[in-house]
Amino acid sequence: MKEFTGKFDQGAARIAIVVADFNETVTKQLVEGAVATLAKFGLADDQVAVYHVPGAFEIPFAVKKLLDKGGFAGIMTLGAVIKGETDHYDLICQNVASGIMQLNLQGEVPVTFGILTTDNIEQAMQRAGLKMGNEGASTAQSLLEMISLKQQIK
Ligand SMILES: Nc1c(NC[C@H](O)[C@H](O)[C@H](O)CO)[nH]c(=O)[nH]c1=O
Ligand SMILES: CC(=O)[C@@H](O)COP(=O)(O)O
Repeated sequence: MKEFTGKFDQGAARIAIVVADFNETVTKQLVEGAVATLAKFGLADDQVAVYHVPGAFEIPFAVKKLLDKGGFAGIMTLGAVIKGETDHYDLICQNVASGIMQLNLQGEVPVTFGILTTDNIEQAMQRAGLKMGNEGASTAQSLLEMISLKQQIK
């Protein structure tokens, strides 16, 4: 992913991270990558708030509550949905992605999508800080870019 070079008037901007604890061995790595990226671009610890939900399916509800509450420059979502034997995986992936997109379009601040959807745990781990990078870090960077874009537009 290309390095973020945009201007980010982070000021006292506050970022919310909504993370699913299901597959926690993966998602905690995603959070670490996200927090490290936000710090790299100058956000202090007290500008980043992390909210935990049981699983990816609960993420849209938490995002909506945070949007209703207000006070955030952007919200990022992190999770790991790993395929099992049934079509439960498909239902979660489709509905969570759709729910987050709707919140993006109706909300006032950008919401980025950092939910891994993989065939197995190995693929997920590879994308949580191993050879395929860290989806949490890239999702955080995308959020900063979208906040910067919003500042440019308005
Ligand atoms: N199988 C995975 C789940 N399943 C749990 C759901 O997200 C939800 O918490 C439950 O259906 C209760 O509403 N969640 C993940 O994040 N990842 C999975 O692989
Ligand atoms: C993505 C899931 O919900 C998955 O872990 C469920 O596994 P299964 O389809 O074997 O019940």
